Amino acid sequence: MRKQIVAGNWKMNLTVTEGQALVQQVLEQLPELSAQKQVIFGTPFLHLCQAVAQTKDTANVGVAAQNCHHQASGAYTGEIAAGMLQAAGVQSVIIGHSERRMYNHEDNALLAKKVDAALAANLHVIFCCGESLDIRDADTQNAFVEQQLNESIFHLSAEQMAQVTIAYEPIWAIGTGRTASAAQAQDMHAHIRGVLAAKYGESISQQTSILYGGSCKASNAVELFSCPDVDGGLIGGASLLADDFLGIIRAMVSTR
Ligand SMILES: O=C[C@H](O)COP(=O)(O)O
Repeated sequence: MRKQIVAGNWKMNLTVTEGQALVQQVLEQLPELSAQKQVIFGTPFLHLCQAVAQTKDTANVGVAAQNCHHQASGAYTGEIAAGMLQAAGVQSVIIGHSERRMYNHEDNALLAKKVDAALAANLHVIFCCGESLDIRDADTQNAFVEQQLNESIFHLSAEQMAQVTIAYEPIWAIGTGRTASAAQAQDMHAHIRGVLAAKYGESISQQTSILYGGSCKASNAVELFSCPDVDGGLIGGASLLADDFLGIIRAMVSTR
């Protein structure tokens, strides 16, 4: 059975001291996680070493960066390479978040290079995809998401795909309080799984975790995570308070 994952994405929030306290509170009240359930803290770069030190002795809990550069090293002032993350004990990196696509002009071709850089450094990739409201209103979201996957991750080998988690995040649901309905999430996740099956075969398709992101909170997480193709969530705002995040983690533990 594929993994269920609840990954927090703190975005550009919290000081290191605040982040340290949040991780501590979550770990203190963390429910028991079976090997098929995973919790990830996606922190700003500055927090990563602290979060790695705090979580290193807790099974099935890991740390993700929110970005990495597409080159392994070089004269790229202000950037962080995937190898640096790996050497610091970080296990995963979020690539292709819609906020980076929008504010940092990251397109599918650049994201493909970032995915390659992350996998070359033995990082697990949480690859984000998802459509804008215009695309949803035009009912072309399936083709749009399929193109994102095609152009950024479908050059990978089957072996590499085993190191990728997909996060479907409809842009119109991010930070808006307007969650995709469980049916909308399930429809898209089933579509993504179908596309994966066509490209990589049934086994890889069934093994790949597909997370939902966009105004997911404790009150709707059980319904979302009960969908057969929704394998957890990538959580923004509700990952910033221990009680909210723990509520979503409990939802994961209570489903499947
Ligand atoms: O990466 C997380 C997503 O952007 C969701 O953010 P949100 O939970 O604040 O809507």
